[in-house]
Amino acid sequence: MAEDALMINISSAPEKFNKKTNRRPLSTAEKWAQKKRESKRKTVFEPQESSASKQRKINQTGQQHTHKQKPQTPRSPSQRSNNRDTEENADQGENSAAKSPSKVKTFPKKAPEEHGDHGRPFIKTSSLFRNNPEIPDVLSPAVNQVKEKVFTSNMFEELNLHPHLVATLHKVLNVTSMTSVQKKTIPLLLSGKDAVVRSQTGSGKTLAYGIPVVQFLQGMQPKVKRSDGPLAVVIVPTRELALQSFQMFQKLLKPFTWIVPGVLMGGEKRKAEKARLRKGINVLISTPGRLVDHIKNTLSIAFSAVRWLILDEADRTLDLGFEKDLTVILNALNATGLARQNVLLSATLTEGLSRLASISMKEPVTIHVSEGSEETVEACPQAAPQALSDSYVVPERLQQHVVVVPSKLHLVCLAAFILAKCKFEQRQKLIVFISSCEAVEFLLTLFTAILCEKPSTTSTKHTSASLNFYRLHGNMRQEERTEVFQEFSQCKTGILLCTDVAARGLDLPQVTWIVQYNPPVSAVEYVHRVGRTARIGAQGSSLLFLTPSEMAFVDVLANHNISLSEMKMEDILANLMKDERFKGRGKWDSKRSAAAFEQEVRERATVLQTDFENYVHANNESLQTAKCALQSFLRAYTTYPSSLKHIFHIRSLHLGHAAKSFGLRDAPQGLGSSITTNPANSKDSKKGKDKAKRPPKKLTAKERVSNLMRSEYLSGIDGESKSKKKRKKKKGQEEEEQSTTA
Ligand SMILES: Nc1ncnc2c1ncn2[C@@H]1O[C@H](COP(=O)(O)OP(=O)(O)OP(=O)(O)O)[C@@H](O)[C@H]1O
Repeated sequence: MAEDALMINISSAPEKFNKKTNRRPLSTAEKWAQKKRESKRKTVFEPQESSASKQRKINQTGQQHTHKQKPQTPRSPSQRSNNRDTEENADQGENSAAKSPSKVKTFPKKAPEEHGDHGRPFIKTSSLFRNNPEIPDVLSPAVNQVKEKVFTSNMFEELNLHPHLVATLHKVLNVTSMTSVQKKTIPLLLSGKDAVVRSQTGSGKTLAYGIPVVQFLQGMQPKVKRSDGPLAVVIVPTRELALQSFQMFQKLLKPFTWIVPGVLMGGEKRKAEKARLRKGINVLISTPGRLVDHIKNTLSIAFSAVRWLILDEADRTLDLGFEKDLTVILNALNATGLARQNVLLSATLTEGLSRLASISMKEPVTIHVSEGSEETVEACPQAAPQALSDSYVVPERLQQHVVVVPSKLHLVCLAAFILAKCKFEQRQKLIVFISSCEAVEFLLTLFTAILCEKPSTTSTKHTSASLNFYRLHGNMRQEERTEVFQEFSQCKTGILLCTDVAARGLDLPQVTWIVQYNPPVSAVEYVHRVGRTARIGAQGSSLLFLTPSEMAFVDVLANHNISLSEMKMEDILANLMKDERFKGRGKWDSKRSAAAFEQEVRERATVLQTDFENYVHANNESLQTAKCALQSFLRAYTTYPSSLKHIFHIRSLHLGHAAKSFGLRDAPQGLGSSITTNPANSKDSKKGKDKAKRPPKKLTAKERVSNLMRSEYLSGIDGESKSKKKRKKKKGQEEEEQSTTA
């Protein structure tokens, strides 16, 4: 059972060396291991084993059996604790080929030394490299990569804007020439037309609507007054994006002090917002949920003067999660009957959504930057012709990668990648997308404890000499969310662990890498996530983690003209060779063979995983946190849309392996009856077989919607649970009563 277990003696007693031989005496454990090797050699081992066959063996078991079993000194008692819980349950009986070969001898269940000659226990970590599914090569289909030119040579001066507005663009926003989307959109909006605008992420869509709105409002006669209330309403899907758009309007409106911008967003105090609404806000930026809340509960909100409605990230705002809210907002705006300009913008507007949007717009003009003069299509003869509306444009200077990693190795692989970029390279800024708030919290705590040398949690930044971790998700208090958003915007290097709450629209400067640790729910969300880097013509890179069973997602992306190049898991793990904290049992010598190098990498990965597991199992609280994170990950996994269920189905997940990626040694029992797992992987195989025969339960439309809502809730996007909403509504009404009586 523990043939490939790494045995670590937790003693930290100094070793005495034999001066004559220049060797230290063998411990009992080593003698025992040596004896075992000798007997193995005598009985079953082939003396002239080729290096290729050795290599195969490494590949099969993840451990080189000829390697010396040398007890290791732990780094700290808390990290290498007294723990002998070994193989994960799920491994048992799973890969009989790896277990049964007669050549592979197993350690006796309880070696005499297991409690050590000094009564010291050993830690055994089950192999990370055994019983994993095979990793086939990624074959990313050839695609016609659609490109959009970001900049034009045209200046803002050409647009006949107010000179103070042009000066503000130059001096405050530091922009001189127009981007393609601005060149196409601004004149059209200034002419009074409605528009549906699609252009790649980070191409300047915010100014494309911000400039015409400000130009229009500053020229209004009679002059705009605060008491006019909202003249422009901007709806965005997340609070941080609301804040970002608000800040942009604050800058643009600097010379026009009589026009007041304001932001309403969930998490802020309603009372303060009501007071601001009473005073008067002319450019109102809001998340849909909070605006609906005010429409229903704030008497002083009036839309009689609204002349502009902007839906930024319109496809997100129009999709199921916010549809109801949007209907309430449109009804409130339409009730006034005033002529209004409507603008929808996103990097991923599809024709379907444009049609839906056109219901509430009058003869909108569609602007697709990739269509027309600015478009360049890289010809690829093998690629199938693609309808342009199906293809998404990603920034030209974005290098997109995919790495295929079995579940068990996810955690160490992410850790190795973070160390490689942020510890051993300079000025790297990473965003890591994770599928649930609980998993973000869990990884933050774990990485701060194990990867950072001197953890400190005094501020929003969880820091060490070289690693600065931040986190952003929907279960955080709003003040903290805002603080993190501002801090991460300004930092030069750091790692933001976040949910999809940061996927849309956020303009965080100098982000160098986007890591999708959990795959996105769609190609659309993929485009928005990677769009947090390589903005406005800059360079950037992205890395998508997939398990072997999820590899078909590469084809889904290819169907939208997105092509990825493969990064090898082994290459990422090899970065652990730079970190001596995780070195293996033997003395590493760089002159040794490639196989020995690989062996050392695997040992280091195992040491790192052991540290993670020891941390998780050190006390009940951390154990519960890990279980809760695993559960939330599984729940999020059930929310992939039906079109992707053939790739991301909860039944194809190996629960034991997934548990390992949360530092859990075993798959926890009773994770929730609603979460079904791969019956073949289930310990209770009979039950599993029965379940396997049953077709997956077909969800009703209502259930699918509720799943989707739950996924938003998990990721912290402006969705709120029903009960939470009810509680908030009640509180809002109470506040309203208080403020009206005051
Ligand atoms: N003409 C310009 N010249 C230089 N920089 C610009 C110009 N227009 C906008 N920018 C800057 O480019 C960055 C990205 O702009 P913005 O956030 O509006 O992109 P976007 O297209 O809305 O992206 P996303 O689709 O991700 O929301 C911002 O920092 C903005 O200040």
